[in-house]
Amino acid sequence: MKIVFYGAGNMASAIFIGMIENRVVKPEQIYLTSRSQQDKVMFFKENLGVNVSYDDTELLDDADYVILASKPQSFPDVAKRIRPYLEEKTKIVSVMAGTQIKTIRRELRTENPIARIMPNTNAMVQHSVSGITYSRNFPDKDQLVELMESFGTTVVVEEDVMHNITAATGSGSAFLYFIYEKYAESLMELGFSEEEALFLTRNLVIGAGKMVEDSELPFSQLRKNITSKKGTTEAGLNALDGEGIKRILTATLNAAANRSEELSKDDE
Ligand SMILES: NC(=O)C1=CN([C@@H]2O[C@H](COP(=O)(O)OP(=O)(O)OC[C@H]3O[C@@H](n4cnc5c(N)ncnc54)[C@H](O)[C@@H]3O)[C@@H](O)[C@H]2O)C=CC1
Ligand SMILES: O=C(O)[C@@H]1CCC=N1
Repeated sequence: MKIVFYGAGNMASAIFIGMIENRVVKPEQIYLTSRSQQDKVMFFKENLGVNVSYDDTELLDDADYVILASKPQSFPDVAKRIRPYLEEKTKIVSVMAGTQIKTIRRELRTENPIARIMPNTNAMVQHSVSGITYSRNFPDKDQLVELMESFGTTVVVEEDVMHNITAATGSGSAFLYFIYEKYAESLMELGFSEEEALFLTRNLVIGAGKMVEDSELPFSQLRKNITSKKGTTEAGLNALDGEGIKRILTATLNAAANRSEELSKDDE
């Protein structure tokens, strides 16, 4: 199998590192190309043993999958590189937020099978939750799912649901990291030093993550197990609820999903 990544940034590297760590593909089956960050790309070549090339003829020769992993705004340039050399057998897989299958088809001027996937950078530790949507003519869906399950779990959705998946899990980890950042800052306001605040937050998050992983209990029960009647947790939770935590999160997710829709309209 030959898998070619156009773009070797944060998302692409999380995917190919996840795939290689899980031994679902060998490093020599992976080809990288980029526009910027050439040092980083050479680092991957030297440390992982993947191939690097800037020659589109070589890259696209007999490729099984081309992964579109640039920013949506760079896609017209990427398409220009790919278009002349794309072979009929090559399946196209896009990770770009908001770029629709019909746009990819139009820019590449191809009838080749296309899938869109929306992973997240937790792929690097094999814990991405990835949405997938396919063009009607996509063959071997199981093979793509198997590749993707090497770096996490998958959900197959209709294309219009990808906006919400992008918000929920594509961007989702960033929302959680932001909450952890603010938690640490608030600990500093309580009087902890920066180092202490980061240490406490980091270990709190790791512990809570492991509880979520290991326990069969729903989030609500995990919360209730900590909350004593008229105790400290109840006091804190009442304040959190009073500040409108649910409203804040709903606004966050709506803003991200709306931006995905906007991106999909930019290219119409
Ligand atoms: N970072 C994330 O958590 C996620 C990102 N995505 C999507 O993944 C895509 C990439 O995002 P990041 O990896 O964060 O961006 P990045 O900026 O880290 O990487 C972009 C890559 O595209 C390459 N590139 C740009 N123009 C090119 C060209 N003409 N030919 C070849 N390569 C070219 C750059 O050299 C770079 O390696 C975006 O479309 C984004 O919507 C999707 C899910 C999550
Ligand atoms: O911020 C973005 O647009 C990309 C898509 C999901 C995560 N990062």
